Amino acid sequence: MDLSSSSCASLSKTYHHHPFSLSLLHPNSLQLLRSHHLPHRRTLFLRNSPPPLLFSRQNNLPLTPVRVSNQSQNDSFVLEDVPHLTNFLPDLPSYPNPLQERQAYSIVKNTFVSPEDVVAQTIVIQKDSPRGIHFRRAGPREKVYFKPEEVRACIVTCGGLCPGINTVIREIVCGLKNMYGVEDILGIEEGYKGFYSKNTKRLTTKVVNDIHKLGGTFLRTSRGGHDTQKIVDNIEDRGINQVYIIGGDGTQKGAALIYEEVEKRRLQVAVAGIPKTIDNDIAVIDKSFGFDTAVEEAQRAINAAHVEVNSVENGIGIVKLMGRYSGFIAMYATLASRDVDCCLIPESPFYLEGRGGLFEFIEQSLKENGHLVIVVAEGAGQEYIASEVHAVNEKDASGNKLLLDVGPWLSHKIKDHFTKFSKMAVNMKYIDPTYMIRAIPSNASDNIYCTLLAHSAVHGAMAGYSGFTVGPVNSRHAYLPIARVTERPNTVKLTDRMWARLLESTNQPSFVASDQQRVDKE
Ligand SMILES: Nc1ncnc2c1ncn2[C@@H]1O[C@H](COP(=O)(O)OP(=O)(O)O)[C@@H](O)[C@H]1O
Ligand SMILES: O=P(O)(O)OC[C@H]1O[C@](O)(COP(=O)(O)O)[C@@H](O)[C@@H]1O
Ligand SMILES: [Mg+2]
Repeated sequence: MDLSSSSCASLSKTYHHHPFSLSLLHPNSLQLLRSHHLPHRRTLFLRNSPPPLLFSRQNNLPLTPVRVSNQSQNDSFVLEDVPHLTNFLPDLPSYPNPLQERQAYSIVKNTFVSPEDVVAQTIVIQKDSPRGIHFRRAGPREKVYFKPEEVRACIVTCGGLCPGINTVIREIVCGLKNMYGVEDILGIEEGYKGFYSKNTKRLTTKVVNDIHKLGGTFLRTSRGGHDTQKIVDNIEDRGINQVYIIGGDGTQKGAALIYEEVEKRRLQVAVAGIPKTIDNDIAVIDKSFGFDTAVEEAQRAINAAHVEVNSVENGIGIVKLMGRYSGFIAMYATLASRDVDCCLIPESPFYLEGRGGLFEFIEQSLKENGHLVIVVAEGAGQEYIASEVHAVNEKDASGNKLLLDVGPWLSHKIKDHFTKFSKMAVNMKYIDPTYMIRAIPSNASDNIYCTLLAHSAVHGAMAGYSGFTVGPVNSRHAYLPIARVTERPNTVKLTDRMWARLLESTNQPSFVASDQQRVDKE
């Protein structure tokens, strides 16, 4: 490890203006370590007070934790921090948070979140395990870095639809107005490209009052069209100083680029991401908003399939649900329904013919029960289909691969098999509720979840954080480095108990040879 006192001094200066860092980073207690494995990353290792704090960060950019070998395991503590405007605008003045004057908050015991509050990423630990990764707890701070009357905020929604987007929009507007007295709020229409190709829409509490009862996005959305320079030019030209960006992994990557440019230009602009995706494929956070609503709506399609196949001879119901790379909707809808006999997801490759294959399972189920219901996620079996059809590699405007349609392919294969190779005449009922499960308003619990997300984003932006995203980690809302939620998608882990619960409830084949299972486990 390479120790450098000059870098140490400059780092302690950089952190001096940071409210959280002030209380923890004392220049005398710092040792700057350079990791052998990540030479470009700087790691701060503190020894001032027990328990010592391990803290890694690459300037203001999101970071990867680095483990220090000379540290006793159970002392190590990693904070994956988010950038703050004072990192590059050290003289930025702060003001008392106006929230303390609000009547609604006057009886709250702790109006403000302590700057030292953190949320642990792993809560199930053993006595001797390391303390592990933590994130900054979301919530209102004692000091804000914006005067409410000087805030000009904007909201943009990008990517596919998801139940609850309108609730998030509504609650950002109402949160800014009611908690902080901010009135100047603009809606950017039709996603990122709206920054430079559309007029803005004035958002007031009155305008957004009823939008949470509607599906879709009040601001409309789009894929593609992310041009960082044009977007930040527009932010500057319009005098916007808070940007709320609602969208999935692609959108959050775009938000990180916007923040980088804001920092490069040294603009006092808070960039806050609110993660959105129906697929629940965003890493770190407990789950994405709208997911529960979608799973609930999927029950209606599964129920219809079950009613249909239960009423005929050898009925096979197939329900196709969303889930590009992650089978969460299919898995949870299956587990919730109990009427599903087989669930196919992208993470678990399946095969049709031979021992342990889908055809064998279908035949057995028809003989035993007279009907069956299959739920298939849209991303399931893509390689299988591609090996059989001449597929052109197409992408959408955002660069997402366009999927081959597994639903009709599977229906056709099953029908064909039973017509040609079995004496059973099957009765196929295919249901594709794809857009129906995401084009609806959010349910009650998603509405509350959306409110917390929106308020966390507002508190974070007012407190001067920028280039962060929000979300619940082990049920507590936290500020997360954007790269942490975009570096890899969240997928169903076949080795987790939840998938085992599903296999047990459907009794379907696992499509994995037992020696492979053993290797995966090891
Ligand atoms: N790697 C990226 N860098 C910058 N912008 C991106 C990136 N990926 C996607 N975007 C932009 O984010 C927006 C939404 O992305 P998309 O993948 O369609 O949906 P989602 O955000 O839900 O994943 C689009 O405007 C797209 O141009
Ligand atoms: O047809 P569209 O609108 O492009 O959306 C389809 C895709 O959107 C998704 O719901 C995911 O969307 P996001 O990338 O916006 O999260 C996928 O499940 C689906 O493949
Ligand atoms: Mg996406």
